Formats: sequence, structure tokens, C-alpha cells
Amino acid sequence: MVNIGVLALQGSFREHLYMLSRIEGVNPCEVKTIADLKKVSGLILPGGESTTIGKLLRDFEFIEPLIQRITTGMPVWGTCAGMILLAKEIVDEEYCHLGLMDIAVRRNAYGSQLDSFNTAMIIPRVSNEEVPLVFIRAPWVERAGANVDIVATLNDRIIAVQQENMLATSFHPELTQDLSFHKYFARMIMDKGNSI
Ligand SMILES: NC(=O)CC[C@H](N)C(=O)O
Repeated sequence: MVNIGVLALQGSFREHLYMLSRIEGVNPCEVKTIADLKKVSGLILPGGESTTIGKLLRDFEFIEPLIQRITTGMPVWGTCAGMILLAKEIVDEEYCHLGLMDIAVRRNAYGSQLDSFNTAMIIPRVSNEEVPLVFIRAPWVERAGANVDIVATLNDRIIAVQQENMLATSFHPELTQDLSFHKYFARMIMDKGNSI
């Protein structure tokens, strides 16, 4: 069994836990404390409100332990607000949160809540079939460093990236029935032989 954590401070963590519970060999774990973080082999940073999650991470002194785990190889996947948390740069904002991925992201890039939308596309890295994509006040990646793999683009905008053990998506696979991204992330962890 591999313990995969979901940061459970704010946002769509229950939906991610449910998706993980549908994958054989995966034990989904809520991560609310630094002690919880120690028990997992990979971590999902869910969608929600990046400013709120970032503030909670600071208040609970979670930033340093997270940076330590991720920079020493723990696979991490940020969805939507989670992507913003991972970015080294947030366009038009002075500060970033974890500042680990070599990307500049634009928050609410597609507009307001009313401009949220669904689409689908084939993303060869995760599946040979179309993957449904749900965008809710989503960011896009405005710049990506040379060391960042572009996993998917939509209308010339980058919406999914990977930099070694870090994966980030603008959209919310946890709000669909499709397990492709969760399985891909579980493989990233299992391939490292990271199960506890
Ligand atoms: N669905 C989401 O996670 C939205 C992200 C949100 N707009 C933010 O900036 O944090």
C-alpha cells in the first residue's frame, strides 16, 4: 500500500481523497498536521483559494516542512490553487507561497466564477483517451522554465506542467469521474519505490 496525502486545510480535498480511494494499492490520507505529512509518500495540494491555503500554511508553520519534503523528492501535485501554491512567481503579485516550480502563473486567468467552463482533450502523458477538464477561476501558466515539461496546452495557454517530482494542473480532475490524473500521480510515487 502507498500512503498518498491530500492537504486538508481548505478546498476540494474530500473529492481528491475519494478519487484516491478508488485506486487499488493506494491508502488516501488527510494531511492536516506536520505529523500527518511524515506518514505520506506523495501529496496533493487541492484547489480552493490559494491566499487562504497559503495563509493557513504559514500560520501552521507548514511551509518549511513542505519545502523540505518536496525538495528531497516527495512527489507533489497541485491542482488549480495548488498550482499557484507551487509556483515561483504569481503574475502581478509580490509574493509567492512555496516557490518551488519554475513557472509564473496568472491567477483567475480565465475570468470570474461565471467564466468557469468544462472541456475535454487527449493528454498523451496520462491517457490515450479524452480526459474531461473542469476549470473554476483557473490559473494558467504564463511562463515555464526550460526544465519544466509542458504536459498540456489549451488555446496556446499552458494548463499542465511537470518538473521532476512536481506536477501541476490548472484544472480539477477530482471534480470528474476520470481517474487518469490520479493514477498518473500514483504511478509517479510508486515508480520511485516510495511506498511506506
Ligand atoms: N478552483 C481554484 O482552485 C481557484 C483558484 C483561485 N482562483 C485562487 O486564486 O486561488
